[in-house]
Amino acid sequence: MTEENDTANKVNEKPAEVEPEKKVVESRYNLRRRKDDGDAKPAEHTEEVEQKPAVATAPITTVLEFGGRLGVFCMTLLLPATVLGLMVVCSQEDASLMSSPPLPALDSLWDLRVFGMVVLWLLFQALLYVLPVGKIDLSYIHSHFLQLAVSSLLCSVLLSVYLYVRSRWATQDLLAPGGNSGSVIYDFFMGSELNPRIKGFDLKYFCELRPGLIGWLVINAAMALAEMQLHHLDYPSPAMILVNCFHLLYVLDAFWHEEGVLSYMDITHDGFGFMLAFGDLMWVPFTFSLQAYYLVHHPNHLSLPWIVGIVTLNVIGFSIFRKANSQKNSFRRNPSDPTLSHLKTIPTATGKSLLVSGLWGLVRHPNYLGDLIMALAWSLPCGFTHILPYFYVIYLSILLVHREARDEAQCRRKYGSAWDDYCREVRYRIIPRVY
Ligand SMILES: NC(=O)C1=CN([C@@H]2O[C@H](COP(=O)(O)OP(=O)(O)OC[C@H]3O[C@@H](n4cnc5c(N)ncnc54)[C@H](OP(=O)(O)O)[C@@H]3O)[C@@H](O)[C@H]2O)C=CC1
Ligand SMILES: CC(C)CCC[C@@H](C)[C@H]1CC=C2C3=C(CC[C@@]21C)[C@@]1(C)CC[C@H](O)C(C)(C)[C@@H]1CC3
Repeated sequence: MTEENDTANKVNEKPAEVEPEKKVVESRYNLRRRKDDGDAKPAEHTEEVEQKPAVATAPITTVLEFGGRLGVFCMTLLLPATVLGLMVVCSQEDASLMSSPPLPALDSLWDLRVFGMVVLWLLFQALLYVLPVGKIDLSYIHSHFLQLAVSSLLCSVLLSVYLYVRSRWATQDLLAPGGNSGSVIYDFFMGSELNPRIKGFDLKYFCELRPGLIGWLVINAAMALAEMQLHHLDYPSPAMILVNCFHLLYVLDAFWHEEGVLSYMDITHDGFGFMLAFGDLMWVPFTFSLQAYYLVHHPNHLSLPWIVGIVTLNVIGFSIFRKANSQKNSFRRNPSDPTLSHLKTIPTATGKSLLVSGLWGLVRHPNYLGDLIMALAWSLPCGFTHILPYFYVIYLSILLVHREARDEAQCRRKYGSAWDDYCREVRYRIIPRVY
């Protein structure tokens, strides 16, 4: 028996409840699981140690390590100082450890917001730790796809009802231009309030980008996994990889240019009602991922020339989409942006101008054109056996033609004769020489 156990046994006068014996003791992880989950089995990783007698109180430490009290006191001060010191030296031009860089001012070391971010980061990690995130099996999504869609539908309906009810108390200045008709069903669908917020939390902006777009990517990944499981593949098929990569690029781009969304019609003009709540929470994740879902049960072999052709088409579509949106956003932010000085513009009575050369001189909605070309590239990997994978192209074509007409009416109201001049100069709406 060791010195510590001896002491412990003296403190705890009760006889030991467990007889010392050779026993397999579970790892720390397994002990924790066992506590949470009565029937958990012992882990494979085990070590054989002699079972010590159970005691009610911890043994008193008599042997001090790490240099004892003085050692740990110095380390408590020196360790943080070492980290900060290394960081300060590293930021200097002369990053020699022998250099003595100027000490940063005390107040430059502290910011309450930054502290808040660190606390949030820790809480977020704690949440991930508590939730069974590591144990989620993505194939669950494929096997519960319809149920997930129904639940999302329910959430979007509940959200729409909440939005409609709260809009009844909203003041006039908070309402969207087209969402106050007095008809319950029309206002419920279109949304009455323009940018409903709970404290500073913008519900529409949040829904437009986050749950739907991220959900779409998660579903796509789940479909790739389901395809591998179903067809006993080591990797997803080339068609599935293409669809996943194209969609990933589109969503990453949306997040990278997040601020651009603020100028889109949905945010600036449309109310937040059933159309967008349903569109964001159900339509986007469950219809935009249809190509990946389709490929799970309908494999399509792609030859190398087809892969090259489809990738090229997506690159062309993405370049047009991105360039057009970036040009317009930069121009609206700063009309005298030097990178756009080569482009021709038409002044309007509002003080704003319209771009009439470059992509915006090719058609009146070059961003829609790029979006449609990409949509085609996303469907082609699924082959030509069914129309279903082309649902997205069809949806987007209808939506963008309708959207173009709505935008045209708004711009004509805003810009009057200047808009007519623009239309005369740029004759085609979306597809050059066709439409
Ligand atoms: N994947 C999907 O399901 C969908 C994708 N989208 C994409 O969302 C993006 C945003 O679309 P949306 O909001 O409809 O439209 P736009 O981003 O094209 O914005 C239209 C506005 O741009 C301004 N504008 C129009 N012409 C010019 C010009 N020549 N020069 C300068 N400004 C001009 C006008 O506003 P102002 O003058 O007031 O600035 C007009 O109201 C698009 O890329 C679209 O493809 C849209 C819907 C669905
Ligand atoms: C349910 C109806 C039939 C229609 C619903 C329409 C909505 C699904 C779309 C309206 C505008 C959208 C946009 C995007 C997603 C689809 C909806 C919500 C968008 C966020 C996709 C990513 C792009 O990069 C974008 C330009 C940011 C898009 C903005 C418009």
